Amino acid sequence: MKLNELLNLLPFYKCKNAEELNIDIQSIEMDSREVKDGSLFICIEGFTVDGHLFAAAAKDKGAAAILAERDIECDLPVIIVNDTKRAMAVLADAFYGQPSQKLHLIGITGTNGKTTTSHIVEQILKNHGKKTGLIGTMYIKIGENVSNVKNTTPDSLTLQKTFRRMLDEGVEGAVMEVSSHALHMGRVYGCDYDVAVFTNLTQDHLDYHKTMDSYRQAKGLLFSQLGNTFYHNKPKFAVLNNDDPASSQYKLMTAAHILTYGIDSSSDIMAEDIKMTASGTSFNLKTPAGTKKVEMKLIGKFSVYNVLAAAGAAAASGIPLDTIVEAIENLQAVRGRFEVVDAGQDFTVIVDYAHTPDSLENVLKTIRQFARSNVYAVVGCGGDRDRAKRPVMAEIAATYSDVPIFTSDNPRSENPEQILKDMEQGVMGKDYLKIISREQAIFAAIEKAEAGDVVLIAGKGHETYQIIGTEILDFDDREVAIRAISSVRSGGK
Ligand SMILES: CC(=O)N[C@H]1[C@@H](OP(=O)(O)OP(=O)(O)OC[C@H]2O[C@@H](n3ccc(=O)[nH]c3=O)[C@H](O)[C@@H]2O)O[C@H](CO)[C@@H](O)[C@@H]1O[C@H](C)C(=O)N[C@@H](C)C(=O)N[C@H](CCC(=O)O)C(=O)O
Ligand SMILES: Nc1ncnc2c1ncn2[C@@H]1O[C@H](COP(=O)(O)OP(=O)(O)OP(=O)(O)O)[C@@H](O)[C@H]1O
Ligand SMILES: N[C@H](CCC[C@H](N)C(=O)O)C(=O)O
Ligand SMILES: [Mg+2]
Repeated sequence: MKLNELLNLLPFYKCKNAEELNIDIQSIEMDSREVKDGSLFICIEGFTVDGHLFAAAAKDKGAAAILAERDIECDLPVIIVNDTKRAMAVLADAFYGQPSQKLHLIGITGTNGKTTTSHIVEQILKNHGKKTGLIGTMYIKIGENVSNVKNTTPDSLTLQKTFRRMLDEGVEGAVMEVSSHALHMGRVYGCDYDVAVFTNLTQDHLDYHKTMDSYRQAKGLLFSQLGNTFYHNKPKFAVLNNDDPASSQYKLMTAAHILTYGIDSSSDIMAEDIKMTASGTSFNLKTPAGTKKVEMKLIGKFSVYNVLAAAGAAAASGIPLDTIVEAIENLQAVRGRFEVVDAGQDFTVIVDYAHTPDSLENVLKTIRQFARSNVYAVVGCGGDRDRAKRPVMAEIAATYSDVPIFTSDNPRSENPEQILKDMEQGVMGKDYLKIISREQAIFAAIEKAEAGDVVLIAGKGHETYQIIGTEILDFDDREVAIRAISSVRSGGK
């Protein structure tokens, strides 16, 4: 694509070192290390370093032009705009041929349940005979091919490139998690969602958003940016959780059609007559297209919400109720979400990604409903993340378990001792154990557990690493739990 064709999309810019911009652009890059001959290199001022410092390196690697926010020393054509992140979203969308307009695109936001709900939507789309794409915390998945990711929602360049790949590989329906960080940093500017889903809003990420109000607003951008016109060639839908107070604001923020779901409040899509056992849940799924009985393996009220959100997204996508229910009844569990580790022991071990107060409370309450005996909770909090949630999570663990064991999650650059001290502020005067090493904490819980007990290992779910300082060490809660169980069996208890 020619540089001047791309720049036509940016009405205001300054240019130096070039009379005419009839230059072939072979790729767009935001990382100098990825630059090739003919790349347009975009300088992004990051949280760690300033991308403007890499313009010279980009030139050495063959860049054809530079897009920057200020004048820089470089004899390549330099285009200067006010906001390179926003310009990158516009240019990437054009460079890859507006792929999001051609996909049926479903975006899911909310504090908890995005990964789970996106996998349920993926399975419904597949059951409807569509080739699917999925973007989220665990991976990018095109059909059955999986690639690793750094972020839940990638930067706009990676995102548009991924949409293009999906289209080229025949994907018809794509579902993605849209994090509040991504909305706030403009990673999804210009994405043409057809359906936007809201799961729930509870405390998390106050390190970044500072207040719950600004966190709520950031999530609202998904709805305010959704088909902001009454005349669009495809109808747009906001699928909102009527039991969550934030939905009333999101209804006001969007011009899209609204489809609500809920358990407690009257909604378009509802679960009625919910019956839960330790091995599954049944309910009547009420939708605008009729009511149908569902029997599924997932348990917990939170799981019913995720299924309702997914059913809403599917209904808004025109998928018949029978196809939706069939997919829900055959759902495969999502890795690290209420995952039962069974190595033949006589107590239950559950690995779950609960890393927020609300998710921890939901999971422990669900376990409590069915536990016949003691509940152990191995819980930690991530470093370089919301500090305010630490005492709250500790208090929840102490309230809803019999034996809370506080340990490290991913300490990252923080001192693990300090993270545990922050947690302890929430449990003054209560009984708990504190074991910094996550491996030792898991071993301790499993060594103590007796027949009929439940051990919850919370916070890291599918993760196969632990970040301590700058080191990324191999660590998998499930694998450590299995080792602990066999050590107990071979007489380690
Ligand atoms: C705080 C934050 O969001 N940081 C994101 C940001 O990194 P950064 O600003 O530190 O980037 P940087 O290292 O300063 O680099 C600035 C620029 O210089 C360029 N560079 C850098 C080095 C070099 O040699 N050459 C070069 O050109 C970089 O490519 C970049 O363009 O831009 C990167 C690329 O897009 C992101 O991967 C990174 O996410 C980090 C890994 C992260 O942890 N983010 C979290 C907070 C996050 O976004 N989480 C949400 C999920 C939250 C949820 O649970 O809901 C998510 O969507 O992932
Ligand atoms: N609807 C829900 N409401 C509350 N808690 C939930 C819900 N769904 C899942 N959870 C809990 O939250 C944990 C994380 O779920 P999931 O990974 O689906 O959320 P997420 O929104 O993708 O999280 P992240 O922001 O880290 O990507 C689960 O392991 C479970 O404990
Ligand atoms: N997307 C979340 C994941 C947290 C997972 C937990 N294990 C941690 O490291 O805090 C975050 O980055 O805040
Ligand atoms: Mg997720």
